[in-house]
Amino acid sequence: MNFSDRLAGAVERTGNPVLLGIDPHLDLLPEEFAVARDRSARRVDRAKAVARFCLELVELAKGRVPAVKPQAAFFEELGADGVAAFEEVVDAARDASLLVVGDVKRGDIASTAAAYARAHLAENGGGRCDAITVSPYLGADSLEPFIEAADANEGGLFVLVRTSNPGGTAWQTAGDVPIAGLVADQLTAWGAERLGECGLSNLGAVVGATQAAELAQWRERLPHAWMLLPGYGAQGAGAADVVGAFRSDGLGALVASSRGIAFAYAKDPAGAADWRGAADRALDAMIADLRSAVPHAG
Ligand SMILES: O=C(O)c1cc(=O)[nH]c(=O)n1[C@@H]1O[C@H](COP(=O)(O)O)[C@@H](O)[C@H]1O
Repeated sequence: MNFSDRLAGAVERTGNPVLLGIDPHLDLLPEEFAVARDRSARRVDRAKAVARFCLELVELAKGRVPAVKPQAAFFEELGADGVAAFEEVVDAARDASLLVVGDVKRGDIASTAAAYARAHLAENGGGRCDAITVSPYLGADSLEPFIEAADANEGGLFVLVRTSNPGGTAWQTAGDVPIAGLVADQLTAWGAERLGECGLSNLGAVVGATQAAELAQWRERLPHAWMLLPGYGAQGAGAADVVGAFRSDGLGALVASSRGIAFAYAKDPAGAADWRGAADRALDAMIADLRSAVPHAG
């Protein structure tokens, strides 16, 4: 089944568009995982603690949200043991029937991109995800191997179009023919040939939830794309900011939050003693917040 229809099914089943980010920032991990940030500890023990924390987030997400987004960098900083932990978390999430968007932000010349694509999208790749994030900076030919791998494996891509960080504006929207628009139009052309039954394609776009004023325009310019919207919570965006990205049937966008859920304990008065409870309450609050602000499927 087309990745876009698998995602639509997951959003309809759970009745919300939350993409839970799994970003195990070592410095923010609750005390019971402190070994993970102890640079004198064995890397394998640090990575095991990271995996334990992330598996708890998978449990938290299971059956409640359509998808999770593990961020590879926080695993890779622990070397081979960290990469093994990433794979363990991806497999656990897929076993829990969560769709997995591997936040790996790959992008390279085509011959190299093909190997990155096999690693993350092909059957028996090391760290196989349902979809991954990719950077389009090297041009259309650098994305083609990822598209081929996604098509061949019922997978998807989320291509960076308009990022959430403040510095993105200067490069992505500059000039007479801004790069963000070029990438969006290319995605629309490719996506038109890859529509699922939901009318969306397996080629999605990353657009920051922090770009609230632009979201309705991107929705129009990317009619077939699932939009992955990071920036909710820790980067300051709220439910009202993301309304423009949704179709009227509640499909078409996923709202991502990482630190705002996983590390809610730091801001919750009861959190010091109970980080899981704090994350659980933050996730409930995000789901309720979005259900009241945006049209919802399911
Ligand atoms: O591709 C992404 O997920 C991404 C794109 C973007 O424009 N901005 C952005 O913040 N992200 C990722 O989304 C996550 C945001 O994390 P929080 O700010 O903690 O919710 C991080 O993993 C970022 O790498």
